[in-house]
Amino acid sequence: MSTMTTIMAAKSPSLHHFNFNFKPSSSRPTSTSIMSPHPTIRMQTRIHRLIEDHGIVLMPGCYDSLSAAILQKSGFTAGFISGYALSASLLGKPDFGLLTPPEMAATARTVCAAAPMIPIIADADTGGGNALNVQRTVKDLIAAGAAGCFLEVIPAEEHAAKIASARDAIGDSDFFLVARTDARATSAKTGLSDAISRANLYMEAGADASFVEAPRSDDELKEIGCHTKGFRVCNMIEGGVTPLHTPEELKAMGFHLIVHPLTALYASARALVGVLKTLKENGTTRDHLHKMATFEEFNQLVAMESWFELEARYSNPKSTMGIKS
Ligand SMILES: C[C@@](O)(CC(=O)O)C(=O)O
Ligand SMILES: [Mg+2]
Repeated sequence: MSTMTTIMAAKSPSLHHFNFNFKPSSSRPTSTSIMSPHPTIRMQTRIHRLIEDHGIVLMPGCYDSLSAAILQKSGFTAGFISGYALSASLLGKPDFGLLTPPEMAATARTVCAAAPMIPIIADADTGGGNALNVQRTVKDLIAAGAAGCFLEVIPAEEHAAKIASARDAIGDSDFFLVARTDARATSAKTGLSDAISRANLYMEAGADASFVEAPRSDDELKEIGCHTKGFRVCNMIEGGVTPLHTPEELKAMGFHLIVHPLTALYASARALVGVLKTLKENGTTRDHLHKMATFEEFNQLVAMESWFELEARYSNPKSTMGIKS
């Protein structure tokens, strides 16, 4: 099973907080007029430019500033803040919709500051409530420096309205909107065609790319590549139902953005379990050192040298004023 598709059905807050007893004003937009006013000519975002330059973009997941800094240092051109990974690292809990949009926005702020050279897309899950909450979520992520978000909702019309609402909130900001559908998981027979129709509906509503979650085979990947409009995201989860592929293979199947949301999380979890087991059993790490970063390696990861230089610069006030001592 995909890690997430079974969970999603349980975590789709809809418009149920809306008070239907409230008498609609004639000036309030109706559900059909909600869909219209996003501009047809859109801003070329950093993500659009990466796709244009490289054809396909590989985005590993991160979940804090250190993992984001390592991701940037490893040479990737974009990154993704995984809701699953952040729920694990921030809350120590599984991805059951417990993580809130402000927690994601706060992480986005520190992650984007730690990896300032590359665009970072955030997982906005369902957007945090109704279409108006979605606007707040999107604006908070833009203010945090995020380069885009993934948005997913189960009822198709509600999702389309949220996409249109997010598009309006984006305005001319450099922000790439990905609409996700988990419909593939609902039925082996009609799930894929339903997911493809939804993806196309969300593209019409104003998404920059669609993300059909959990295709089960190369044939399904190719079908998505052939029948969905616009840019396409593919999710590569180690241990998930979708076969793992290289960027070249996925590009040939019609994809543009690849997310590896859990790679760093699963690798670091295994590393932590291993070293702490060793320490518990042996009372020392002396036989485990080859599996750990050295002091020097770690200093490089956090750019220690540049901080020493900065410190030295301000500890000698004359040097900041260009005066030779
Ligand atoms: C991408 C994802 O939503 C995981 C998933 O559901 O496949 C994440 O949070 O990383
Ligand atoms: Mg998620």
